Amino acid sequence: MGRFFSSTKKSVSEESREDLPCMAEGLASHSHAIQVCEIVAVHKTKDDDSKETRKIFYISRTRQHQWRCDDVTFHSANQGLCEQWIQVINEQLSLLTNRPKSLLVYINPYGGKRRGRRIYEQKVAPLFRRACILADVIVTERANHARDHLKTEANLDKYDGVVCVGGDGMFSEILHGLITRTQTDNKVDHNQPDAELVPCSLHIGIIPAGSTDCICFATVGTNDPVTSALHIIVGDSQPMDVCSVHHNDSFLRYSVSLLGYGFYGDILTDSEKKRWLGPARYDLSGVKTFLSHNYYEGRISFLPAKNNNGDPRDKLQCLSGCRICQHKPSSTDTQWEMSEEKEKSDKDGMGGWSVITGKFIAINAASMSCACPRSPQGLSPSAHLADGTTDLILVRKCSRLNFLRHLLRHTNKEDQFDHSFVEVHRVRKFRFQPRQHELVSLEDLSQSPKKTGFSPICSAQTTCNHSTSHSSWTCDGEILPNVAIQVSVQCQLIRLFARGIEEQQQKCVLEDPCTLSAPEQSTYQSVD
Ligand SMILES: CCCCCCCCCCCCC/C=C/[C@@H](O)[C@H](COP(=O)(O)O)NC(=O)CCCCCCCCCCCCCCC
Ligand SMILES: Nc1ncnc2c1ncn2[C@@H]1O[C@H](COP(=O)(O)OP(=O)(O)O)[C@@H](O)[C@H]1O
Ligand SMILES: [Ca+2]
Repeated sequence: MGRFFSSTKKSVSEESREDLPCMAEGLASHSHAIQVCEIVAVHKTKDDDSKETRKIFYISRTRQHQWRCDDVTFHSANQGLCEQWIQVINEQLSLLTNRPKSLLVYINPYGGKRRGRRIYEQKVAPLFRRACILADVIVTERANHARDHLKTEANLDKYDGVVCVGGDGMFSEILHGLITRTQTDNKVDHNQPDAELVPCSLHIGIIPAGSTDCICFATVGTNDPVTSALHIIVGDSQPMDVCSVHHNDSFLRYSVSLLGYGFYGDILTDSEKKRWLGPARYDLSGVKTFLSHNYYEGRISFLPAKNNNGDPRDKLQCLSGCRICQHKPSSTDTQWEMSEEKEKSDKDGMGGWSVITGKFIAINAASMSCACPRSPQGLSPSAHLADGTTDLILVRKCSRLNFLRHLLRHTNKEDQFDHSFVEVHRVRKFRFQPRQHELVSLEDLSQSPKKTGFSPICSAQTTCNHSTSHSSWTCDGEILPNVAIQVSVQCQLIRLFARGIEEQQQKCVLEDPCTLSAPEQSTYQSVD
């Protein structure tokens, strides 16, 4: 994309102003070049002397992946030249066909600190208006309102994208609504675990207003409503994997972030009772679950990813334009792999599947890094957003102190997989089967797989039945009704209005000449 403006570094005085046919207001020593794709809009405005001027709104980068909408003002003695500039900019903007013109927005007014509505009205809607985007807004009135509306009612032909104002749970509603609608429209039965799902055509934008917001954080690099709104406005596109979760060949749910059994499942179950606490509920339930120090027995079977998918410990972070994610397997690849898998399974009965049985404190499947403010590198720092795999992290039974060491490593740059009791595998599919416990007698209780600190599962007078020795799965923050599950990663099933984490903050100050033909004689400087 061409850069629009070249610039002079010299500061221009009042006297010299008249010599310059077209320039910006408030001339400073800083000079900017703006990429056309990062211009938000051009608007007519009045300056202090009620003279008509033009403002160009554009994206500027601040710290830690945050974007802001800045503006510069054109002043010119030569109105014609000014108009020419504006016309060229608008022509260039009209060529950017990936930008959304019409959006369907769902707001969860109860997510996070209950600020969703205010965040949208004060920070996002004014930017959409500035970018001339039409938005139909629905403030949800109950859980699953957005999901059900998308599934059946919404006229999706009218829109270029769907925007979710809320947390990961609200995102999950939008995800389920859109995927289900797409499969229904295409007559795909998602109850079949091997069904080839049809990718959704509408992009999803996330305005973070929840408790964790890890899907936003891991795809944008920050939880900031203005930054997310700007990614939506410029029509960024980030493909993303979706795990489909089945129980006994019937569909349960989709997941894009964390599928967690044991530690995170228990935190989520406990935290649901404390919703009134807002985001702090996770910390309280986290401490409680940590002190309980439970472990669970079960069998994990998984189909490892291919070698070219890298390794969870290779420290190759998934960044904007990630090479690993660009290699999307075609459907012929997948068919070939399936026949190869079948052939192998005929030979050894396992088809390349590995099986691990044991006692686990946590079983986590991270389809993306799951980076969030609590853990800026995430549960699996090298997981990829769109490579068709999920990172399966198994934390075996260990001492409280060792588990704490492992947890603490999520908050710094140390390798959380570098423990004897932790293993991690990059997989395309996995299954979990909990150990079915027989009714156990009181003598067996000392050997019970579920030891408790805070809330004993078995009171001294009773026997322990198998249901108490199971945890639950949390699926992007929602609790699954079943424990035995089959999971399969669907490569790049959805697209977000995001671009992944940008490697470096791009510099705004560029000295090279403009590559786009601009009207002659123009000098431009930006307002700071
Ligand atoms: C000692 C400190 C240890 C900090 C360890 C932090 C690990 C955090 C990893 C978080 C992964 C999050 C994955 C995302 C999940 C979300 O989809 C999902 C839903 O989000 P929503 O509410 O926006 O709808 N959110 C969650 O599942 C929340 C998970 C929160 C986990 C908090 C863990 C706190 C652990 C505290 C341990 C304390 C030990 C204290 C010892 C005295
Ligand atoms: N109007 C509503 N009333 C009650 N619950 C809702 C409403 N809209 C959405 N929800 C549900 O609220 C839950 C949490 O939403 P989310 O936006 O993820 O917030 P948080 O991050 O705080 O969990 C989700 O399960 C979602 O289905
Ligand atoms: Ca992935």
